[in-house]
Amino acid sequence: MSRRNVARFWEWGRKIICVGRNYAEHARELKNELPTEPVLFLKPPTAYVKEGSPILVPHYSSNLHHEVELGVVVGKAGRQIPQTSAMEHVAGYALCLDMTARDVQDQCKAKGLPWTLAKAFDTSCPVSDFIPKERIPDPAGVELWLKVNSVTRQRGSTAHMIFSVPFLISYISRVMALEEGDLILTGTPKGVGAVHEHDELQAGIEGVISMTFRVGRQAAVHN
Ligand SMILES: O=C(O)/C=C/C(=O)CC(=O)C(=O)O
Ligand SMILES: [Mg+2]
Repeated sequence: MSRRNVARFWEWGRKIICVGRNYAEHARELKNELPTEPVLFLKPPTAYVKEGSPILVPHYSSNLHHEVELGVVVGKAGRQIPQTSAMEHVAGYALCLDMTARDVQDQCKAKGLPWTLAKAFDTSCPVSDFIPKERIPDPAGVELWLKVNSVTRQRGSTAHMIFSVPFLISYISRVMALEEGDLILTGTPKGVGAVHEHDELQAGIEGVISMTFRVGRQAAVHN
């Protein structure tokens, strides 16, 4: 482990690799076919936001969605990692939100364009504090939940992931090198929906951690 503290992974400026459509019921609720391979996209480190700062609706969106996800924090670099040793590369976990400008994503999909505007804007990746690996003995046995203004919107178990955490680590490391401090977002269960300015989001991993965020709005841009 390096002298930098991976428990503050969001300060490292490393990759945020996101997996999409990894839960069948979520793929179906957005009318997508089930993937035969993981769907990957990236967020920049400027997407991170921590409790105490607001999630900002991008100035070009009027339909920002919440997606609660289990994040995997990489603790050991690697390329072409076999599934059998994939968990040796995990330092720990984080509770994450993959905030998504759904209206913009729908436009990108219709035009066959990448999802960058919809997924990679500043504050699109709210994260909890670091959760040491020992606190989650099995990443396939985690219950995720999310409430908006105290009303439950999402509740789902990571047991229902299509592609497991070891499979995802192995698959991603055959596309790009994994580095210490990288974060992998593993996809969202069903129940995604809109949030608006002034809403309060609470999310949790049952029995492990919870976090609260307020929603604000980016100032409109005038050229
Ligand atoms: O294909 C779509 O319409 C939307 C897909 C996503 O936003 C994928 C995810 O980010 C996810 O499943 O967590
Ligand atoms: Mg997602």
